[in-house]
Amino acid sequence: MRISICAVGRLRAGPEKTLIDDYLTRFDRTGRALGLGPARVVEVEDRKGGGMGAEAGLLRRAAPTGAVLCTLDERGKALSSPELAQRLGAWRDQGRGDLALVIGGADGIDPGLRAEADMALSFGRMVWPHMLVRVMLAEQLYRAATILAGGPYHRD
Ligand SMILES: C[S@@+](CC[C@H](N)C(=O)[O-])C[C@H]1O[C@@H](n2cnc3c(N)ncnc32)[C@H](O)[C@@H]1O
Repeated sequence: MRISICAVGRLRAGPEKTLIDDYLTRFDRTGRALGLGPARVVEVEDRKGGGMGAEAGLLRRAAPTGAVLCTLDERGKALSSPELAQRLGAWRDQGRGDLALVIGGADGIDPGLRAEADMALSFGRMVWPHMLVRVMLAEQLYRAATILAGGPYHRD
C-alpha cells in the first residue's frame, strides 16, 4: 500500500525535513517486506489566497484516485501506536492500493473534505504546527511498520 502524505505548505531544508526524510526512508525499508510503502510527501500551495476551500481542491487532486482518505485532525480519533499499526495492516489486507494522509494548513482542513474522509486521526486535542505534524506522522508510520514487523523499536 503506497502512502501519500498530502500537506499544505512548502517545507524548506532544515531539521524537520531531515527528520521526515529519515523516518520515511526507514519506513520504506521496514515496510517493503510488509507490503507497505513507499511513502512520499506531496505538498500543495494555494498562492491566490483562496483559503481552506481552495486548499481542499488541491489536496483532493494530490490524493491518488481511490485512496483511503485519512485526515490529520485534532478532533479526530486518538489511537495508540499498535492500533495505528493494526489499522494500516487492515487497509493493506483489504487490498487498498493507496492511503492518503492529509495535513491542513494554518486554518485547518475544509469541512467538506473532512466529511469525505474515511477516518480522522488525532495526535491529541492540542493543535500542533503542521510541519511538526508531518514529523510526528512520519515517525508513527515508521513505528507502525516496526510493530507489524515484530521489531524491537516500539516498547509498550
Ligand atoms: C495549525 S493546524 C490547524 C488547526 C486548525 N485549528 C483546525 O481547525 O484544524 C494545521 C494542521 O495540522 C494538523 N494538526 C494540528 N494539530 C493536530 C492534532 N492534534 N492532531 C492531528 N492533526 C493535527 C491538522 O491537519 C491541521 O489541519
